[in-house]
Amino acid sequence: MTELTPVIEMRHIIKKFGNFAANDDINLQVQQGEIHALLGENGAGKSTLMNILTGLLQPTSGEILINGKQVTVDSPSKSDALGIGMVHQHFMLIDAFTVTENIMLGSEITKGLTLDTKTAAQKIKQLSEQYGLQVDPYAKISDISVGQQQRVEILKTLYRGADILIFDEPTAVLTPQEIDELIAIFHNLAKEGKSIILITHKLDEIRAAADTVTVIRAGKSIETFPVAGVSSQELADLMVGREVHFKTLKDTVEVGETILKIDKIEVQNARGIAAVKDFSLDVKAGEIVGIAGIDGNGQTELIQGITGLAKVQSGTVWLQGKDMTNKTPRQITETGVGHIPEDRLRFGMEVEMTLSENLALQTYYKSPLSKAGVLQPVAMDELANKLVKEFDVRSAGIQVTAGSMSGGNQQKAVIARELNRDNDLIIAAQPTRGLDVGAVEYIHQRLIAQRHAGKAVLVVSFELDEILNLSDRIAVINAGQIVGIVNAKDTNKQELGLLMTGMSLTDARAALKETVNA
Ligand SMILES: Nc1ncnc2c1ncn2[C@@H]1O[C@H](COP(=O)(O)OP(=O)(O)OP(=O)(O)O)[C@@H](O)[C@H]1O
Repeated sequence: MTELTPVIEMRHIIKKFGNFAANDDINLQVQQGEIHALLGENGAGKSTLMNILTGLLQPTSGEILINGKQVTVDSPSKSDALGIGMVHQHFMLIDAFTVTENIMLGSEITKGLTLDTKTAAQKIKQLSEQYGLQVDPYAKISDISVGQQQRVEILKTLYRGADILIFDEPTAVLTPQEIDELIAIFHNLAKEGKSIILITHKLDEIRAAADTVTVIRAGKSIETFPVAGVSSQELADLMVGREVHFKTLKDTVEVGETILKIDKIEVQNARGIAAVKDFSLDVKAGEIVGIAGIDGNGQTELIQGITGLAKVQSGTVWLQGKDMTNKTPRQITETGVGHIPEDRLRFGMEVEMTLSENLALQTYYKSPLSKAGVLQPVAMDELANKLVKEFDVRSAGIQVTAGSMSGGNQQKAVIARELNRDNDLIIAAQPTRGLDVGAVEYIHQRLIAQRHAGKAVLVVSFELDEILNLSDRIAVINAGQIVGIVNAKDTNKQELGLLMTGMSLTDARAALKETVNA
């Protein structure tokens, strides 16, 4: 049998930052038409490897071959020219522009001096038909769904002639229905000869989408094997190197007094439009309330309103019976609120500061971290070392800048800081986004331990498995309003998926009954 030449071959890739090897002899081979998953714990070195492939980083040593030919990928434009396209987790689209205008940005077709939008739109239409990426070329980005925006990102890479598409956690913001559609798109792309590298911590998705998986552990490629016949449990255990439990057991807890009471609040978004309307919800001691919803339905503004980061226009936020509406974030924190923000880079940490400093951000002005107004570095490092150990935050040391840490480890650091304080209410927005299964298991255990300790927990997540696993009650939000509140044990992913689109509970249950009967 003749060996096929891989589309991409990365050989013995080593990438050092100082003495630390983020990639420590990684080998990766991707064939044409293959969907190849990269699986590894937080900090294993996946992003570093992809940054090397897309020209953002240069390897310390090692070789890259494209279709058997050795290449130097010394800039992102070189990577583009080699047919490598990246579909980022955070879309890079301009809301006020149309689909076509966004796709054309940076690779404009001109007729004389004017932009030839018509030719571009035709090409986009042809590409979307070929690959099953339905989207209206003339629609404005602000008018299309998150799933469609992602298709625009995919079309952007295809428009530039990409043959190799890299996806970084592509399903993080999608509904269950959109995830199925995306997997179908992967298969279409592969059938048409494109190769896909898929970075994800979602093992079910690897099993549904990928042909092959390469497991990376501590900067080394451990094994590459076909996905067929492998269980999620086997994948998890292999990646983490121990047995992982997906479902965290919850004891029955007597629910106590109301800790957070949100009473008919309205919060506006940055454009001055009411993003949260007439929203009321209680969270009691000893319970976890989950908020499920599609990205952009008011979750961000809701949490910002509660935590003092955005103005509440009307209504009241009560904490432990005290009116805390429009108090400062510090005043709210001091009432016993821990906040794990969804945007860790904007609200969770200071990327220029060290890990140790970041872990002290909420308490640096108090003893033992400060004495008579003077910071105590030894005490700060002691706290940092304790939290790093307890929450398994991996980095090159507590004195590295937070910005140099892997995404998952940044998240673990924020969680460690917020759970370490003795709070009565924990507000956790997308708490496990970007975390590997082992870390998710641990964070879920910690949040459930808060509930068992009689604390109130409010979780906002796009991950329905997470919402179902953690919550006692689930409030579904659509267009800034609650569509329904259900007990977690009486619902499932499909039902939540329908409610998230704005369907009433009665209609969703009727629709699902019909599907079963059909
Ligand atoms: N510029 C840098 N300076 C120092 N260390 C770095 C730098 N970039 C990455 N690292 C380190 O390299 C290691 C690998 O990080 P990388 O982001 O590649 O991991 P990952 O597998 O993508 O993790 P995650 O799943 O959390 O995104 C981490 O320990 C990180 O702290």
